[in-house]
Amino acid sequence: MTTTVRLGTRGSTMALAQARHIARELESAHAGLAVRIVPVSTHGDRWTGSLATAGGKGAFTGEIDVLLQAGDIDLAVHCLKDIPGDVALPEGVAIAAYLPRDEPWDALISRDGLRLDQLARDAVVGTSAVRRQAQLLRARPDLRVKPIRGNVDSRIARLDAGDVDAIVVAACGLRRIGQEHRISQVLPAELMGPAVGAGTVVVATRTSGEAYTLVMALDDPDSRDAGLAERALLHRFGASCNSAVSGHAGIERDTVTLRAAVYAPEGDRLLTTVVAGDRGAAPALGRQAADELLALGARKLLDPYLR
Ligand SMILES: NCc1[nH]cc(CCC(=O)O)c1CC(=O)O
Repeated sequence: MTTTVRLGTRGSTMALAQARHIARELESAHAGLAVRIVPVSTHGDRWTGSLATAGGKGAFTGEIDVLLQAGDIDLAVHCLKDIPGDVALPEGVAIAAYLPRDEPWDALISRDGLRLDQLARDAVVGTSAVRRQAQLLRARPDLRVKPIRGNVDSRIARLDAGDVDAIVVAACGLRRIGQEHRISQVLPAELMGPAVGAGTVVVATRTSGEAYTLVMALDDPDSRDAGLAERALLHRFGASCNSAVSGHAGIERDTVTLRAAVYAPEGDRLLTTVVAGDRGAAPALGRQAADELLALGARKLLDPYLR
């Protein structure tokens, strides 16, 4: 007997690649299971203006989770990074699996393959992420940052069209769409602290029902604990993926080490902290890191009205 489950995903090349990967993993974990991919166009995908005004946080993931809650689809695949820190999943919906994490680092793609320190004076770098802008300007105050939005393919097209001299995009996102050969430099954490949740794909389902149990087979505990620590940090700030916050949790045996930072958008100030503790207390570690940064004055950097 075949059971069919419907997997909702955004329609971008990267989202579809992730969805196909998860469909394959599920079908090989459960004999007799068929996964049907249902592309969903979200408000965030259709919006062409600035990300800061894209109809609020969670423009990408929230609409899909509502379909999940309503029973129109059975699974939703998200980049953990795209799930806002200040919004809970809808009632009755939860993350059933954190997939093993891919590399969380950002990559520079530049014309002529130049590294960040080789870019011409005043070169124009395309990004709409304040976290990336702040760290670019911190390393290279002479650079000019130009907001560009859209999926990874369209950002590469803007570079190729000569609109910008370089772009910063997630390294794993490039690998997922087979564009890793375009990478000029993978930016190390010291140069570009990664986004909270970067590199982790998660699968959400309704908590009641068959899909939740089926998907739990894909859960990776290291990825889950790192994700819980990083997300708790963002949640404490009430911050979204477009905040100038970086956070990365590493897991070694039973210990989680979380490195976090908050940046002034112009890159002229930053606050950092490192906390470590038992992996059973991952969310508490995230909150602890946030509280340490708040005690150092993070609120002032995060809130444009306070700066
Ligand atoms: N905001 C879009 C987005 N959401 C997740 C990723 C990368 C993939 C991941 O971190 O899982 C990207 C692309 C990018 O930031 O360049």
